[in-house]
Amino acid sequence: MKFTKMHGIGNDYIYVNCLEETIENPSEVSKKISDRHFGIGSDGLVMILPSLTADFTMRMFNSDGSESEMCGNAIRCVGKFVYDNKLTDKTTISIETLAGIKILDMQITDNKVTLVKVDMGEPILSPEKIPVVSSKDIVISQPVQIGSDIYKITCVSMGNPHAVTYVDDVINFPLEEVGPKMETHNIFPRKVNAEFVEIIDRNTLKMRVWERGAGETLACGTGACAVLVASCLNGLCERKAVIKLLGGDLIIEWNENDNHVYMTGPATKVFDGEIII
Ligand SMILES: N[C@@H](CCC[C@H](N)C(=O)O)C(=O)O
Repeated sequence: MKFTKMHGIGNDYIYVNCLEETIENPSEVSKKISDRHFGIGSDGLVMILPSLTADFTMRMFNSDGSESEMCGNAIRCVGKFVYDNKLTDKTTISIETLAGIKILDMQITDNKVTLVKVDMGEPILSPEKIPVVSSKDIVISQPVQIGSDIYKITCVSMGNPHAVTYVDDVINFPLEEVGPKMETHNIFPRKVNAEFVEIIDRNTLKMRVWERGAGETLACGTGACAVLVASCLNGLCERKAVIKLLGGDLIIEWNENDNHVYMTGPATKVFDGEIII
C-alpha cells in the first residue's frame, strides 16, 4: 500500500489515495500502521476517496481503529494531498465527510499548498446531537465529577463531540490522568474529545487535548474550533482568536453572519512510503 505521512501542526496521519488503493479493513489497518514502535507511527489513518456530491471524500480513523465523523487537521492535509499530487487543479474544493461537506480554500506557494482555510460549518450545541446527557438546552459550564474533583464542561460538536474545560495552568495539568476519564465518562454515549484550556487574553487561548481514540495529540483542529465556540459562549474571548496548541497555532473564527466556524492553518508533508499490509 502506497501512503504519504502528513501532519497539521503535529497531528500526524497516514494518508492513502483510495482512488488507486483499496483498504479492506481500515480500522485494523489504522491500528497497525499507527503503532509508533511496530508500525509507521501516526495518530491514525486517512482515506481519500471519490465522491458523488463533492470533489473528494475523506474517511478518518483514530489510532485505536475507531472512525471519526470529522478531523480538522486531516482535512487541510487532504486539500494539500489532492492539489500537490495534481488530483485537482482547483484551489477551492469540497470534501465530503461523515459530518457533511466542507469547503477548503487553499493558499499556494511555489505550486504547493501551504495554508488552508476550511469552512467547518455551524457548531452543534444541542446535547442530544453532541451527544451528551444533560437536562439543559446547551451545556455551558456544567459540573462533572471525576474522582473527587469537579470539572465544569462546555460541550460543542463540530461533527464530532468535544468537552471544553478551563484550567489555570494547562502545561502542568494532569492530562494523562483526567483525559481518559473524561473521554469515557458515562455522560458521553459516544465518548468525547476533551480539551483543557488556559485563557491568555481575549484573542489568544492555549489548549491541550485528549482525543477520543488516540490519547494526547499535539493538535486537534475540530477541538480548536470547539474551544473558540465554547470560549465565546462563556464570554471569555472574541469571535476570532489564535488557538495555541502543542504543535503550533490555528486561527479560528466564529462568523457572526453565517454562524459558520472557519479554521485556518498549515498542512505539511513528511514523506511518501510503501508498506505491506
Ligand atoms: N485530530 C482531529 C480529530 C480526530 C478525531 C477525534 N479523535 C474523534 O474521534 O472525534 C482534528 O484535528 O480535528
